[in-house]
Amino acid sequence: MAAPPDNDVLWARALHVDLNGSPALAGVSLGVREAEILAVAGPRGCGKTTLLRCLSGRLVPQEGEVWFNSSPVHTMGPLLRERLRRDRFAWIGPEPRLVPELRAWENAALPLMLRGTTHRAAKAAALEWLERLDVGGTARKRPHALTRTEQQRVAIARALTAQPAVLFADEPTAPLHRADRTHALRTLTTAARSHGITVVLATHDEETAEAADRLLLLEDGRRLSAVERPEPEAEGRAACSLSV
Ligand SMILES: Nc1ncnc2c1ncn2[C@@H]1O[C@H](COP(=O)(O)OP(=O)(O)OP(=O)(O)O)[C@@H](O)[C@H]1O
Repeated sequence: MAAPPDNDVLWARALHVDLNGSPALAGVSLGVREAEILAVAGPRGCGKTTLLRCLSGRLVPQEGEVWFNSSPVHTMGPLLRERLRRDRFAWIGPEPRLVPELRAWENAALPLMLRGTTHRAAKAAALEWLERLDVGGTARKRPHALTRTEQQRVAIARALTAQPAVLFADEPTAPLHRADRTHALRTLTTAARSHGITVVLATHDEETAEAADRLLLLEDGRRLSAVERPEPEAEGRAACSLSV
């Protein structure tokens, strides 16, 4: 069991996953570089969610290896994987999944509080990210009083507040309207670039995939190819360090 290359923050080899007897992943290997935004794209049912679940330690593959830096995720027990997910990873899914009893700012602050950050610092960070995602005005409301778009923005703020090493985003803009999608995606990628957060972004939407540095295509649980994208324009990079 050899450790992955040094410049890959995440690395997977020959992942095989069968779900209820049918292959969801059939031998996928990949490396994700530090601070890279990698889009995993492909048609519905091609295995994008399953791949993200394996890489993030939510699902242990039946065969294959997953490494985070020099740690083998595939051999970790449930407690270690849980701690890794809490301390180093964040997840945004297509559904907001907020805690209904908590206010928006408390939802956004939750990952930091679970890590032991002080109440005051966690609240300050949460309020800052809610503002950046244009939902600062909802901070004291509970999820039932928010629109679905606002809920998803709070979920994105929750992921960014945690300042994870790796952010897994599974169709993160799916519940948003088209105009909202562009803004939320830009905030997410800008924040990732300026904070050195590695992002693995699953999407079946071409426009969303264009926000990434590299594109990995899946079909029927197999990897088709990886495509490097040109460097984002200088204006985009400059905006990253200024605005977030
Ligand atoms: N819980 C499950 N039980 C059985 N089969 C499943 C389960 N979850 C997913 N699958 C199947 O595994 C394959 C891969 O699913 P997966 O959700 O990873 O694909 P996806 O590319 O993320 O799809 P989508 O874009 O629709 O979310 C599909 O054929 C799917 O039907």
